[in-house]
Amino acid sequence: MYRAAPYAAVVLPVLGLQLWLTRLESPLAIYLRYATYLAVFCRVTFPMISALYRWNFVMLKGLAGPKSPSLIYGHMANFYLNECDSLYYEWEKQYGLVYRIESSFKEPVLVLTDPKGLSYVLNNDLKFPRSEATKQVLQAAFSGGLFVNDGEEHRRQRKPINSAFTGLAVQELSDTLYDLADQIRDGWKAELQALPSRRGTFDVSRRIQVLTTDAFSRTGFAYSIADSSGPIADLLDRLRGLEDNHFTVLLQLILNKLPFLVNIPNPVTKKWRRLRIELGKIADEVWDKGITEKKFHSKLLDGIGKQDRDLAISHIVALLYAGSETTANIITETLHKLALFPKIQEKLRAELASFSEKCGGAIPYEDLMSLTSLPYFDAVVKEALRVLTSVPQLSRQAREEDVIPLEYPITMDGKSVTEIRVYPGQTIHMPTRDGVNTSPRLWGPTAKQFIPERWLDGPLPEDALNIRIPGHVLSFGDGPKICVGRFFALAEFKIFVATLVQHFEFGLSPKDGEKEIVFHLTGPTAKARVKGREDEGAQLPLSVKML
Ligand code: HEM
Repeated sequence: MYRAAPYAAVVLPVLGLQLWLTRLESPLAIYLRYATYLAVFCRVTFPMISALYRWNFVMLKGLAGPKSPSLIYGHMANFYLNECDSLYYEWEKQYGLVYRIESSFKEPVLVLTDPKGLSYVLNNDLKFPRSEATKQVLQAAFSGGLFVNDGEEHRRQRKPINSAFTGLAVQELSDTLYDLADQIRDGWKAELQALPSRRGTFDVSRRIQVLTTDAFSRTGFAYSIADSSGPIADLLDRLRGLEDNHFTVLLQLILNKLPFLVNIPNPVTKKWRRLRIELGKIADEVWDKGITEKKFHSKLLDGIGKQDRDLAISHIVALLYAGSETTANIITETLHKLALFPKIQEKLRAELASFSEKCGGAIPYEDLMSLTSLPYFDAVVKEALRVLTSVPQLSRQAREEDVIPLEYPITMDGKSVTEIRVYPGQTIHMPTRDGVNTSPRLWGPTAKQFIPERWLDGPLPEDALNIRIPGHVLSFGDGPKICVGRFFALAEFKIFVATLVQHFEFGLSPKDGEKEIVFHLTGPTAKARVKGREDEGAQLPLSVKML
């Protein structure tokens, strides 16, 4: 409540003054009254009128796009309240790689799936930062740090974290990842052994989230979250339970337009603050142990610790949050795809088993990470990153007027053009999951299907090669804000999936059968739910059989 105090301290006296002035008839009172009206006009009414004018008559003028279903929500309720897996995919079929959608009150949003255009935007973080409103919310959640800063300050903060996440640094941490993989294998085996058919059905997503949270905290900070004094299950349930409804979407839209309101207590920032408090407790503990107990020292803590304590804790909270859910989602979804396509699962298991036999035990880290030792495994991982990426869209806002170059011509006002002019405040969405990663224009007619062989049978389509990002997919972003934990995520993903597939067979849950698994946005990530049982929240039940 105390955060509202500065606003109340300004607004209440102004209202009181107004009420008092309306009772007085002196010329000074009348003058003061009109001065307050003028101030309100300049601060609120004029910016609103000018924004409405720019949205309706200037920004993205002449660019086609789907009709907005609601004046208040624009297309935004579709993203947060409905399934989020194929909206952009359907729109692309009709409007191509560049088109407009709308936020509230007809604010135009540029959807950019053009490879050259999105590289341009993502590589110019000073011209195209995250939106002011997003930053304010992230500031509330993480109290500064990587997510909030741009340009020089961002690069300065990122440097020590980058050095903790190089390929070599991650390799040094891989023993802990193997240990954790063995622990989850042994735990599941003990549980399944007790069942008659050695088969059980459970929500895999929840268990994998515990695993990835622990993987990051144990390797990064030599600290086991599972041992933390706060109940881990409670923390994870809180993170997973952050669902949106019409009211919170509306609030987000209002905050987008009036970012300064973020500091007034509201459910949107409250959930982020709660997140920071929960994760901050762990981060605090990590910090204290890290600096007092030698054994808790790690490369990452050393790197971060060179900066001040508050900033370091912001980083720890950001890394814990960004690192666990994203990786957990993609591992879980990969297991679901393997359950859906048993032939892929069998082929993968056969390759892993024969290699492991050759090695006489666990497959060494170098081979798991190599592009050549296990070609089919590598193809499955690449395909998972392409089709199942956990961050479904990246979003930026133009800080100044600029012209975005495009790879493929588009039609605007009946003319063919290869660039698009944007004005300050222009919001840009760059869809990954059902956008650039699975665009039929770039990947061909089978773009949306899970086909690992596409990485083995000859070169990728020429248009996909135009996505000039490592791996030709946008799953980890691009430019200065490219995912700092991508090598770590890949190591985790490969070690955990390789271990689980060698020891367990994954099938669809007998209760849900072929029931569709659908995806809903919760915060920045897409989470699985069972169709028809969406109100039960995020879950991915699978049938798991011990081999
Ligand atoms: C498969 C798993 C992961 C995916 C798909 C993923 C995806 C992404 C994406 C798309 C971005 C860029 C966001 C933007 O440009 O707006 C990002 C940034 C980030 N990721 Fe990841 N990530 C994953 C795993 C991780 C892990 C394991 C960590 C840390 C241990 C991590 C830490 C971060 C951080 C700190 C940023 C912000 C970087 C910055 O702004 O400089 N991520 N991630």
